[in-house]
Amino acid sequence: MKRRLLLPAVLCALALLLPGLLAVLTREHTDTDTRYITDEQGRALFLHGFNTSGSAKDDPDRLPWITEEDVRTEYDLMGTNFVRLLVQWQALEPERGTYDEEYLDAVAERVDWYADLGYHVLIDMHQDLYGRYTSPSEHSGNGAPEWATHNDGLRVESQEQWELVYLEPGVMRAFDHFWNTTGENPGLMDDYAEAWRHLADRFADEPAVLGYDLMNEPFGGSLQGPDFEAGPLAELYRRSMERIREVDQDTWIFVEGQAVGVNWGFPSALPHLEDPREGEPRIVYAPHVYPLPMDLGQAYEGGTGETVDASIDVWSDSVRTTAERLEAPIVLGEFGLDMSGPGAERYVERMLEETERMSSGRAYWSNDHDGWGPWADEDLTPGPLADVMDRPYPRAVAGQPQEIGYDPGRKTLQVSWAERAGVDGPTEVYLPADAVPDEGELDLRTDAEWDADWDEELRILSVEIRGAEPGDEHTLTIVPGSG
Ligand SMILES: CN(C)c1ccc(C(=O)NC[C@H]2N[C@H](CO)[C@@H](O)[C@@H]2O)cc1
Repeated sequence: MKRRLLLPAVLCALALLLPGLLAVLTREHTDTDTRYITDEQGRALFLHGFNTSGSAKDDPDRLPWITEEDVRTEYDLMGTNFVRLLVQWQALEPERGTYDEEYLDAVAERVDWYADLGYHVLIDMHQDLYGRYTSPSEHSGNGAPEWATHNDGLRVESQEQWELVYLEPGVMRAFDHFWNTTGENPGLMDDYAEAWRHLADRFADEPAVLGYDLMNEPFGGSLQGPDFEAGPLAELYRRSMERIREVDQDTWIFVEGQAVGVNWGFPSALPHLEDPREGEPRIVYAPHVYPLPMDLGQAYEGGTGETVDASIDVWSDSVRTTAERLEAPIVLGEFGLDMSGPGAERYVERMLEETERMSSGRAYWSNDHDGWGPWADEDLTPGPLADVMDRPYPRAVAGQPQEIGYDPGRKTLQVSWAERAGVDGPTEVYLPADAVPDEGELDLRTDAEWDADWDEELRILSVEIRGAEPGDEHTLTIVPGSG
């Protein structure tokens, strides 16, 4: 699917955001800035998985296509440990104040399918184009229920490029009412925050639910950039967090900047947010990345590949600057492309390398049968993406990670960490079948005692260190065996 954006809008975005961009490029990012999502044992988690699924947007039940068996197939093929699970406000709260418990039961059932295989689940309150009710005629919107949609009868015409529907008068107006830019519907943001409280109350005691992604790819309507992100968007996040923390003190809260410009690499103006929970904050910065050159139809190859690389470097700097401001770990919520294009596999590998360099989790967009996903057909025959995503990675590190590096040429993974007081459990690494070391050939540089265990079924290597002192460093190097 070739994707082109309205060039004037792009040039306008460039002009508006360039000063901030240049400021970003001069910053240094040190390892001490790196923060991590931790589990109940204090281990640093590395999340690797998919958005599941784009098909949920138009499904009559607003649910993803997968079955319990399909989750097992995904695990067996790629060893993922993370899912960004799409849910919709319109399905959760079809009438104002009336919540569909059967829908939440269906979401909970899917959470269980992932929980049974040790996945971490991020519940994504998904929207694109505000919702499907901004115009009487069908278009590609999903998200907000009809009762929360006010477009004042303005037109919404379908466009050859779906993104341009965001600029249609009826869609712009619906967003302007939601963000209270019009001043005529001041309660919608509170309704949204209340819906989050209801959902969080349902999943507060579900250990597999790691996080809540408060809004997918926010769009400010008439408000753009800092006026939007530091204004009503930050306010929506504050109100949603406040209500979530009334019922759920522990689930991590994932926040995104606006999609326009930030998905391409421009710095987000999201301000620091306070987490009302007792103890350490649990806020995650969850950007998306869709490099502008590729959005404009360029392929990741040759000279345009170098342009995309430069664009990714800028994106990475911008993301780390925003994460430092938020004092938050990073999880890349979306990255992806049409796998039929030239250089597609190499682009995905580039983004996997980048997230490892950033110590960031990642969720590929998406787990669908649309040429972007890992499947060659409806029978789940693996496509080229499946092999790229089946990659060694540390699922959990029992200390402060120092460096994560994977050499695809030698299929060798190196994980180094420092012992940290209060952290229990083993360091766990997922290994594809062709990356498993020979028996007894594990290279672990440490001064402490240690044991290793190999789970053949789940292909998880667990390394338990004993008797180390805080600050002691360990380096695990896993070289594939000859078998
Ligand atoms: C003009 N606006 C507001 C806009 C333009 C383009 C995207 C986009 O491509 N997003 C990338 C992918 N993310 C969604 C799901 O979250 C997918 O449908 C897009 O391909 C988003 C917003």
